[in-house]
Amino acid sequence: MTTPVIQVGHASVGYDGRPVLRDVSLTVTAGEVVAVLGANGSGKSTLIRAVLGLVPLGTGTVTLFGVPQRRFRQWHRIGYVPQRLGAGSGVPATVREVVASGRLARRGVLRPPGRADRAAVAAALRAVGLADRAGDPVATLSGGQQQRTLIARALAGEPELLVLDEPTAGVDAASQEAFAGALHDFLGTGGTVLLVAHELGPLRPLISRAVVVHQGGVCHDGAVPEPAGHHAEPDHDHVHPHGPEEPAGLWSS
Ligand SMILES: Nc1ncnc2c1ncn2[C@@H]1O[C@H](COP(=O)(O)OP(=O)(O)OP(=O)(O)O)[C@@H](O)[C@H]1O
Repeated sequence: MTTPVIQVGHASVGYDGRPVLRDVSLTVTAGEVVAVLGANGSGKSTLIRAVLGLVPLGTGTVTLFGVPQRRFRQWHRIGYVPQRLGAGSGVPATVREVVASGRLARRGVLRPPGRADRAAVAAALRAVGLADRAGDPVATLSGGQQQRTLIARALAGEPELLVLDEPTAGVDAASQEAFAGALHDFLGTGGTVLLVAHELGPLRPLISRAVVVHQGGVCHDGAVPEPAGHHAEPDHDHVHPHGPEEPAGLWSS
């Protein structure tokens, strides 16, 4: 059996003594694309931040590539795209510079970028469809293009695991399609993905499993559930009953 890429065991996390995650367990194996779904404030970001060691665990364990998180040192194997900062970050850097910063963990700060670094940056820019904007200041890009820049930065590090917090939230359709294409290519290289999402959109066919967080606990781990909004679609034939186990506002804000 292959070693899981991520293993979370009975994790609890709180902020200032207030519990946010309770007894959460999750395993992600190589090649999977696991979507973390749930209502606003349910603890989705906290879960992925706990996986990455950005918030401390109260109780429980996290293992990355078979190594307990506190002993894990190979962070270059993981690419992380945090939730969007929003417009006006004021960074004057060009798209290429931001993407190239994703190589730092690979090459070390003191060594100048070599051919492999430049090739990885160019490939990442192509993957997200921004090769023609490489020389433009990031601030001149749309929100969706800025988000793609951050995804390209993560891809440039040639990670084995990508962790993305709401990569498509508020992103235009073209950027969502570009991202889905980049993700598809990444999976072709044997990559593994853990992402938080509200709307799956074009990502939906790529998702192998959904984990639904509800009030700090995992209430579903399996097939991707139908979005609540689906019931309102004109072609939706409303024949199935709503079970009591269906968490309210699963996909709604
Ligand atoms: N740094 C923090 N300090 C204190 N409380 C926090 C912090 N980060 C998040 N919280 C709280 O923890 C709870 C879970 O937040 P989290 O961001 O994990 O939820 P989420 O499911 O990702 O929500 P969203 O969909 O809105 O991003 C919320 O009540 C939030 O206010």
